[in-house]
Amino acid sequence: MVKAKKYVVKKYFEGVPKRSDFELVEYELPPLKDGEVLVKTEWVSVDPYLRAYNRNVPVPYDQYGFQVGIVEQSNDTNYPVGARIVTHKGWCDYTVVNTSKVSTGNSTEVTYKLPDLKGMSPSIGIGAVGMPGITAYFGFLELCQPKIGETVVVTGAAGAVGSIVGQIAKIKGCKVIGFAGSDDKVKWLEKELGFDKAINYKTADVQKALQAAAPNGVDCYFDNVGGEISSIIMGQMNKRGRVSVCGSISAYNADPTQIPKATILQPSIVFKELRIEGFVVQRWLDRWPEAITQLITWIKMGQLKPAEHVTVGFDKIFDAFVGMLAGENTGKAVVKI
Ligand SMILES: NC(=O)C1=CN([C@@H]2O[C@H](COP(=O)(O)OP(=O)(O)OC[C@H]3O[C@@H](n4cnc5c(N)ncnc54)[C@H](OP(=O)(O)O)[C@@H]3O)[C@@H](O)[C@H]2O)C=CC1
Ligand SMILES: CCCCCCCCC/C=C/C=O
Repeated sequence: MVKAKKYVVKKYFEGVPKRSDFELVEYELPPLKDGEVLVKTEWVSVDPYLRAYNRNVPVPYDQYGFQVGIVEQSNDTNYPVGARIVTHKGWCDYTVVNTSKVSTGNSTEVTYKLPDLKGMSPSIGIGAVGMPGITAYFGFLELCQPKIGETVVVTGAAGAVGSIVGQIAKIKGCKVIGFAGSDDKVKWLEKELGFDKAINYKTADVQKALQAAAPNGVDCYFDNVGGEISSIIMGQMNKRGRVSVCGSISAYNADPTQIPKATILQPSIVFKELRIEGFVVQRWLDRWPEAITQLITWIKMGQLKPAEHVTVGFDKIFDAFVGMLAGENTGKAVVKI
């Protein structure tokens, strides 16, 4: 018998999630059936959608999320002991995975072999070459359709998705402007990731700073945060500009009845003929391998930096989660178990 631990969400979040919204449950895993493997968790991902999707299922629920683990016992020759696996089993230290469902993918399960990361940390498999990197790849390239020389703006620029979007935009020959929440992040984006300009949205006059950084207007906007900053950016877009709406983290912890009204955008949308499209990364589930292969190649060629913010310890997953929501991370927030 294997003893396992997991985080269970027992109360819906109100505002910033609280530790008391979770219960740490210890239990015994049942013996493996045919086609099942026992996975020891190595890396856990903490992501904004764990906050945004909180009310999508009844409580209590096991805190789902992406993780990378190593097979410790196996009833499937495709997944021998020692193989690494990406699952959506979330915040637990051990889990049993039914490999007969592998690579099918439905609304709650995504399970696949950790790709060959060519010597890089397995944690990259839930970051730059996992769901967030894939989000950046398809969400930016498919919806923004960037062209060489165009000006791209990304909010949440120093985070898991935004930092990859900005770097892909540079690879595609664009001018890249990023918004992030601290001077250190701004410096990092310009000095380490090669952004043409980064702006601290907490201290700058966003309207003026963007006009100065993009005097010829904005062609593509990758929106990670929503709210008034997005209205300001869309107001400075060029004719036939493209907006990829990825997320709205500025409001995830807000009371839905108290969210401020946005500046009216219809004149910009109409007269600049903007194309604004939202997406969820599962849309391209059958093409995830294409993104993974390209992202690994770019990293190995030195064109893409897979930055991470690592927290250590199973007991620290909650702290890493609320820390990420508060902007403590630069790059992908992951927890080493
Ligand atoms: N549509 C899809 O399929 C997917 C959407 N997403 C979305 O992409 C976005 C980025 O996710 P991800 O890269 O994983 O997370 P990040 O790694 O970017 O972490 C979250 C970041 O959000 C920023 N933030 C927090 N509060 C605010 C605020 N009020 N205003 C502006 N920024 C804020 C913080 O950075 P800072 O210091 O700059 O404030 C923080 O570091 C989220 O909106 C998420 O929901 C993610 C994956 C898939
Ligand atoms: C198919 C089950 C896996 C779930 C994938 C999670 C996708 C995150 C989408 C995020 C949206 C907003 O943050």
